[in-house]
Amino acid sequence: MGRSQEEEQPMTTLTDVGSAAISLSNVSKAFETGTGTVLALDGIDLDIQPGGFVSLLGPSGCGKSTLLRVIGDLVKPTSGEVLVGGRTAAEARKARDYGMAFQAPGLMDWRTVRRNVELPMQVLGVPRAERRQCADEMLDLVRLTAFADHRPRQLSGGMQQRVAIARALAIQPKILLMDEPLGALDEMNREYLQRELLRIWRSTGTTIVFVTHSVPEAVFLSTEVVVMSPRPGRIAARVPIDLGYPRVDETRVSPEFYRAEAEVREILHSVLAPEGEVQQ
Ligand SMILES: Nc1ncnc2c1ncn2[C@@H]1O[C@H](COP(=O)(O)OP(=O)(O)OP(=O)(O)O)[C@@H](O)[C@H]1O
Repeated sequence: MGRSQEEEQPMTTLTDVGSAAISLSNVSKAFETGTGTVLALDGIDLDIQPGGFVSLLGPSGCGKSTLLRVIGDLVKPTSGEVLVGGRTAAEARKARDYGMAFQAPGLMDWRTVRRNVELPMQVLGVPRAERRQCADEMLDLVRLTAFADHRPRQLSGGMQQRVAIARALAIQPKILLMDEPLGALDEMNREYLQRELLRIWRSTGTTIVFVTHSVPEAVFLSTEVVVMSPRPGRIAARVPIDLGYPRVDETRVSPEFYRAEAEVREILHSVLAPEGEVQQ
C-alpha cells in the first residue's frame, strides 16, 4: 500500500493527439426483448484521443456497458458508425486492438497465474517461449512476479484483478476497455489499484475507456469524464479533468480535486430524474 506515490513518473506522454483513436458518430442501439424494444443508446457522438483515459459515468441502466461493448465490437450498433484508428470496430477487433477487463476477473483456477496471463496469446498461436516471456513482463508490470506459479484462488481479490489486467495487456492492445474492474473491491484496495492503473496506463500509453459508478474514481483516473443521461443513453456532458500528474493520494484531498468532483456530481444530479421518480 502507498508505494506507488514516489514511483509515479512525471508527465511525459499524451502530447500527440492527432487523429481520434475512437470515433463514434450518431450511434444508437436498440435491443429487441420479448416485451418490446429497449432503446439503450441514442445518437452518441464521441471522439476519444489516442492515449486518453476516458470514464463513462451515469445512472444504472443508462447504457455505459452497452457503449463500451459497441466500441469493442461485442455489440453491433443499430445505426451509426464506430471507427477505431480509421478502421471499423470489427476490423479493429480482428487486428487485436482491444484488451478487455470486467468486474469479475474471470480467471481459470486450473491454470497458474502465469498461464492465465498467457491464455490470450496461446489462443493467438504465439510460441510458448515468447508468450511466457511476455506474461512475465506483464506480471512484473502489475507487480505479481512472486505469484506467477500460484493458482488464482490463492490470491486476494485485488491481486486477481491485477492478473486480469495483466492478461488484458498481454496482447499489447492499443485500447483497454474496462467495465467496473474495481467495483467489487474494498476501498483501500480500490484506491491502491487506481494508482496502479494510472501507473500502468502512463507506462504503456494505451487508450483506456473505463466504466464506473464512482464519481471520485472517475475524477481521479480520467483525462475526461463522459456523463451519460438515463436511458436512452445520451451524452449529457464531457468534463475534462485537469488535475495534472502524478496523481497521488494527496490529489484526492486537494481543492482542485474537490472542484472537479463537485462539477461532475452536479451534472450527474442534473441528469437524474427528480426524487421519487423511478427510471424504468
Ligand atoms: N442484451 C440485452 N438485451 C436486452 N436489453 C439489454 C441488453 N443489454 C442491455 N440491455 C438494456 O439496455 C439498457 C442499458 O444497459 P447497460 O448494461 O448498458 O447499462 P449500464 O449503464 O451499464 O447499467 P449498470 O450501471 O447498471 O451496469 C438497460 O435498460 C438494459 O436492460
